[in-house]
Amino acid sequence: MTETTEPTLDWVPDARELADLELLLSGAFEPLTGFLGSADVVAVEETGRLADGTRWPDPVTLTLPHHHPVSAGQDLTLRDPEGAAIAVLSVTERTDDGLVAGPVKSLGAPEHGPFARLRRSPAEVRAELGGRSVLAVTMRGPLDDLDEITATARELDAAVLLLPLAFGEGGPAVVRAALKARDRLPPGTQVVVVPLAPREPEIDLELREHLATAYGADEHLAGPEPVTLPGPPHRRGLVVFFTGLSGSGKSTIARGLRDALLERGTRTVTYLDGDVARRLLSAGLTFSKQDRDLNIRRIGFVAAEVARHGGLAICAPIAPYAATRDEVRHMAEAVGADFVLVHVATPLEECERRDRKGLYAKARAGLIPEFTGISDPYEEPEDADLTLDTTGMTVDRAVESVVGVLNSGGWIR
Ligand SMILES: Nc1ncnc2c1ncn2[C@@H]1O[C@H](COP(=O)(O)OS(=O)(=O)O)[C@@H](OP(=O)(O)O)[C@H]1O
Ligand SMILES: Nc1ncnc2c1ncn2[C@@H]1O[C@H](COP(=O)(O)OP(=O)(O)O)[C@@H](O)[C@H]1O
Repeated sequence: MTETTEPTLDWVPDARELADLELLLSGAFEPLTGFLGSADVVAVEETGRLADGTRWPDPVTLTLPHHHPVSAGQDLTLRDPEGAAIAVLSVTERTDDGLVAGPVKSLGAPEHGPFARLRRSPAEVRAELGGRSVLAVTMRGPLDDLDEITATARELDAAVLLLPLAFGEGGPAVVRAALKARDRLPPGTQVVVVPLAPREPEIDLELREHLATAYGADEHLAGPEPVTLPGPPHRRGLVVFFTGLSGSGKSTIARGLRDALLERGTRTVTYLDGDVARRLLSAGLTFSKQDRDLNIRRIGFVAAEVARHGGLAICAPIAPYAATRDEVRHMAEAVGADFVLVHVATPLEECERRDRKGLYAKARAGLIPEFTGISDPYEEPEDADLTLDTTGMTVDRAVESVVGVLNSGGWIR
């Protein structure tokens, strides 16, 4: 057995890039064979055509952070978030702004996820339809006019091919809508799932036309845009995120909020205590910027999972960096939940005067390095939904203010 000693270069693209990768690999994005380089990106943006003049509406790109070591001439293994190797990208260009371009080759990873069995390549579908004329219907939500589809199919003597464009949280619902519609359309109607992430409307429509053609369609109908009605706030997931200096009052108010919510009994509540997070989730992490960021991302990940299922998660870490707090906001929003930021803005002097755990005295004496507010930064939020200076304020009053924000936002009743 031979073993390779060369380190493999790999990368986990984000959800949109992975969806594009799947379409590149299946041939649905033909004539593209890989992620676009700078010449093609400029040409597409300026003319709606690739550098060689072929019509193509959208810059399909992959971006890597600057610190990633891959360079032109090397192979990059692209993995899904669970670590499965999906494809190899032969890098032909790496630009200053992070684009990594080149052709991709499938590593034959088995498809998984909901409705994986309904994802088929254009070549397979074309072969199966064997030269029949095809009416393709792309859809991002329920179809409102099945009679029109049936009539058009009859007129063209065409087989109907439903292409649900499934991406993100709402993806499975679009596929279910397609399967439901299939039962009411002419016999032989097929459903093939296509993971096309949404774009601006005009680009989205042009890409749908490309996809329909790749799947062998003679005619294409674009289904109506879905009307998304998010549930009322009191049914949506919510992350209430406290941030502030050590001793500012985050845990005290967070616990008070948890108890107030449990007394009302109208929402399920998970309190992710900062100390518990440090002891379990983030055991072994230090207070370096890197470790603090990782700690916050882990807390954010758990909170977003709670919120994904409609729960209310309360977190109360220092979270000194604005960009990392913003990441947590996006994690919550990505699962259809809301995010409320409470800045417990008790000034350093008051926190230090309280010095509940004697840590400030130790930090001043130089015994604790990188102590927030003393020898480490705290970036004041500019996007807080509530700012509370607890100096001279009772705990009950502080908790009431947070409850007030949740009430007026409709998150609790
Ligand atoms: N160097 C340094 N800086 C700040 N805080 C320190 C440090 N070392 C230990 N502690 C104690 O750890 C608690 C903060 O942990 P967090 O997980 O909330 O911090 S962070 O969000 O990851 O920055 C914080 O607890 P709270 O007082 O509850 O905020 C401190 O007691
Ligand atoms: N209005 C208030 N809200 C929260 N804490 C307060 C308030 N007034 C005084 N305190 C006291 O301040 C301290 C805050 O500690 P803690 O909640 O552990 O802060 P943090 O979690 O931000 O480190 C507690 O001893 C608490 O009793």
